[in-house]
Amino acid sequence: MAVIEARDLRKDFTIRRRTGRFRREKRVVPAVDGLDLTVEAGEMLGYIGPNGAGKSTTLKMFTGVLYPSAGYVRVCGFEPVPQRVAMARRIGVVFGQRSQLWWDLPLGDSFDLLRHIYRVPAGDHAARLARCRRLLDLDGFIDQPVRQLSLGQRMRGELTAALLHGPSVLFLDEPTIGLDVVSKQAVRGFLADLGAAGDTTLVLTTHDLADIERLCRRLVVVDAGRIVHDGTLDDLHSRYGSQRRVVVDLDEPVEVEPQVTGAVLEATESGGRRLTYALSGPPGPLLAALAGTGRLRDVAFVEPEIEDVVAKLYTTGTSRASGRS
Ligand SMILES: Nc1ncnc2c1ncn2[C@@H]1O[C@H](COP(=O)(O)OP(=O)(O)OP(=O)(O)O)[C@@H](O)[C@H]1O
Repeated sequence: MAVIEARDLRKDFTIRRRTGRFRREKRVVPAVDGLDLTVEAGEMLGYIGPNGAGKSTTLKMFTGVLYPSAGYVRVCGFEPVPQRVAMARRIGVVFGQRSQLWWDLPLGDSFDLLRHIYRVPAGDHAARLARCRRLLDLDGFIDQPVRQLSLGQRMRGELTAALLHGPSVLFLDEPTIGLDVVSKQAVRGFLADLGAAGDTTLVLTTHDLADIERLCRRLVVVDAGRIVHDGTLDDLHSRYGSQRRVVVDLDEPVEVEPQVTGAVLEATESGGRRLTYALSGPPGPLLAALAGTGRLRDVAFVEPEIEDVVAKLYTTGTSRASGRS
């Protein structure tokens, strides 16, 4: 079942700029430029793209914060802005820059208030809170006022607050930005488990490539308000030609390096004792040829770096639309 459906969704921002004493220039920025997207229940979707690509604007339209300029959008069957109140029971939102916690109250009091606001049955609330306390390690700071919490502690509180009413979709805008390594791992591990359980759809924007690798089974890449890729991370690797490499150590150099179909010798180091091949097919034939030399000491596979793939995508695979005037 589709939990998010967008068809030809658009959001234009009009920017007015003073160009002279009495002159103003009007420019229309198509922040989201005809988005077609369907997200099925239980998906873990990474919505990524360079700065200004339109990610936050899209999430704001999905969560009822912004009215679209045109197009069709439904989230859990609701039209986000007009049906925002009803939709709020079905979605959870974690936007780094906007908190849903009460700044001066202890964290635990915010959770109580949210239970009343969403009218969550006491038993459900207690069970969900107990789970979050355990998995997000909240006990050390649950009695502290929110304003005294570190960013990592607050983010763990925000995640809990977003989940206490049992939403079917969780929207996260940069959930790990600014967090230290330990908090990042805690948040990622928690979201990975939540997604794997299968009853919450996750939609997240992130610039953190480790988030993408850990959390996004499907990647939608946007640029200048348009989708430029929709698929798995593996699809992205094959589309952008990123290849696995095999690094081979030999006891002694061979007279002629083995050459097989599907493997290209890229580098020879250490006087011929270390060979690096780029693979475009299965490694079996290459390994068999190397084993046949009788000098094979060690083999290591080097996976393509996601940094390289995403950098390539952002710089070459996109058509940057300029603002319409
Ligand atoms: N309130 C606004 N008024 C005018 N222009 C805006 C407004 N909000 C966003 N924009 C413009 O819309 C475009 C998309 O912005 P958006 O914040 O959605 O991008 P993003 O992909 O989330 O970027 P980032 O990765 O930097 O957060 C940008 O050109 C931005 O300047």
